[in-house]
Amino acid sequence: MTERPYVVGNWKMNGTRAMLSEARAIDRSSQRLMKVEVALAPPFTLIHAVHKEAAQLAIGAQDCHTDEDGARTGDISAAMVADAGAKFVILGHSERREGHGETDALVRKKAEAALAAGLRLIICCGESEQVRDAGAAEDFVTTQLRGSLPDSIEDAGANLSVAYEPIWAIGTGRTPTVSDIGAMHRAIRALLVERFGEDEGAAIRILYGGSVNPDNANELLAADEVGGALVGGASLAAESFLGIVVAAAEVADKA
Ligand SMILES: O=C[C@H](O)COP(=O)(O)O
Repeated sequence: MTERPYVVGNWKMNGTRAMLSEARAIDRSSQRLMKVEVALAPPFTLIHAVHKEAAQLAIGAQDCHTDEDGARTGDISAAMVADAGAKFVILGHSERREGHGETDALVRKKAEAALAAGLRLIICCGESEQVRDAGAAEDFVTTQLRGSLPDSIEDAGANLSVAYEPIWAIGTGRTPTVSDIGAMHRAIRALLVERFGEDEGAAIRILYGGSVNPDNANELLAADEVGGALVGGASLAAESFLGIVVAAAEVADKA
């Protein structure tokens, strides 16, 4: 891990105002760990409150609509989450691809809308267990990512991160081997360099996500081409999330 690691908490559909104390605790402690860029994606309902109460933390959304505004009952636009204080958006998470039928083309349109609203992107990709067992994981993930990325992104190194999240590792306590993570991240890096050029492609951080916790973070974050973590369950409590942030700082120190 050569660049400043990026550790992002994804609260998914968890969190009421009672959890603001966790966000404040993450904010306070992460200020002491400047080597790591720490960010949090609470549910839409908490974006503004977390933005106000955890002032140093980058706040993001977990999705956005392709349109800027209009008759879209229940949807939320990129401009709206930006107005609430979000600086980035997670797009193409497998839970949205599976649960809401999101295609690569839709993820790409959302990404274009988010960039137009001034948001940075975290674009997710990852294979199912069946795909991995069939030996087709790298092909699947690179095809999925190729279809989900906008053609061009201004300052892609700063405005884009990719999160590799094998679906079978999300919330299961199972993780790929360090060698498998490295192989997948190298394949993703090659795609990013091909799409965005040598310099920008090399600067884009590729996060690993799937059952990262304070005990395995040191090992997983040290895998080849891993630039940080997208953390679900372990981000819900400040103590465990900060354990991962500390591990990221240690790995960066050794790099
Ligand atoms: O967005 C986060 C990932 O889906 C990982 O979730 P997890 O850390 O609970 O496995």
